[in-house]
Amino acid sequence: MYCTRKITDNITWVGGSDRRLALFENLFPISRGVAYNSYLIADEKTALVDTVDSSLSRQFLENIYHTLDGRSLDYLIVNHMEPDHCANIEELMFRFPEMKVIGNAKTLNFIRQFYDMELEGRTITVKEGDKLELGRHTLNFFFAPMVHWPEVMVSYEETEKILFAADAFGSFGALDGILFNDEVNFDRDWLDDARRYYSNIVGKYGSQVQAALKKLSALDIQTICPLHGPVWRTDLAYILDKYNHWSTYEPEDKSVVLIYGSMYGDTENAVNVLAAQLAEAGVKNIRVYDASSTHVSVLISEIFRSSHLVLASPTYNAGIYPAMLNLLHDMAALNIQNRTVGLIENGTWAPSAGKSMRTLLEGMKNMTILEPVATVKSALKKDSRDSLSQLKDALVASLNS
Ligand SMILES: Cc1cc2nc3c(=O)[nH]c(=O)nc-3n(C[C@H](O)[C@H](O)[C@H](O)COP(=O)(O)O)c2cc1C
Repeated sequence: MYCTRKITDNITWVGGSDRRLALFENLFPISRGVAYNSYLIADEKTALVDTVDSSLSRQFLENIYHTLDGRSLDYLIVNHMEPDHCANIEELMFRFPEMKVIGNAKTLNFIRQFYDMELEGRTITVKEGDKLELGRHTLNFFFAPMVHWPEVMVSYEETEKILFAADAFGSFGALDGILFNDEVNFDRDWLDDARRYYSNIVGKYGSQVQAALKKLSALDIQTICPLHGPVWRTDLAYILDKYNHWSTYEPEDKSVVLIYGSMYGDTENAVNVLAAQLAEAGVKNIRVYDASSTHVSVLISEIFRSSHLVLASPTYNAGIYPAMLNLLHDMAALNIQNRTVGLIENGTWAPSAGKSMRTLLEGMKNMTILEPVATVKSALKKDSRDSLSQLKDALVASLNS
């Protein structure tokens, strides 16, 4: 049975939610599931904006047939050619033989790479700024390269002032009946998933996101329809402000996130002692994570949020403990910059993890490493506890500056 929601009189959400998938991209845990959004515009012409993942094909087709109410589908707009949004293109081409697929040159090339469909006479290639008239509604196409993939474009409907935003402004999380941001407490219940989605999936491409935001700032946008998560129809300034922070790698919060690796518990102990010292010094916003038991995507998201980090690692075969090394590689890959970092190293015979972590952090842009780097020799003793105390002072001074 169909399960749709109206965006406006003539525009309907025809997507769905998947709560069975454990790992998005076979990588990111999604305990709250994920939604795949697709939007159908029914005007003199009918147009579908993107499709959904193969896991939702049955629901999706029922939604489309119900919404079309006996009409045919004239256009399929492919804003993003990633398989979680385009799994149903071929099916729709079979079912609606008159339907034209609309994309840019790169999109159509990707369709040929992924699928063996006969596209001859079935496509319309659009360029930056092209329009598609549907009757009362008109779509304007703007390219947003690398706002995840190189072919990505967004479509702006000028009559109802709706931006179909592809993967931008998306979030992990199934839509539990809700569709709009004003039907949830986004800040409390969705922001962490939206940040984790952005930081891990689009995070590397901050400058491209900035370019797209600049381009779109000229438009009067009243509603944002992303391909995952809630539709934004109120308080757009809130999510635009988050995107501005994330894409410029500016922290949202003045806070300290402490992340450690530890085998026998002594590096963990040092981090707990430092966290307690910080709390005693009046620092309010402290979070501690074990890099071995916390998914790296959560750590990345927390690093995007927070101004100050403490990274603590045992020395491991003259290098960095693997879970921490993985995090540092991910931080570099996702272009993390502009953070203040305290370091704690541990080692039983030749501690060197601090030096190795410093080298990796210095390869990132605008990272400030606080002094001293605290060295623990196996377990915390008076001298290493004193150096932790000095590191606490440096963190407090930096937080208050
Ligand atoms: C596989 C392995 C490799 C290690 N390599 C080094 C090393 O190269 N240099 C060193 O000083 N300690 C090394 N250690 C010792 C640990 O860094 C040290 O015992 C540390 O105190 C462990 O901290 P933890 O209690 O937080 O696990 C190694 C330990 C293991 C298990």
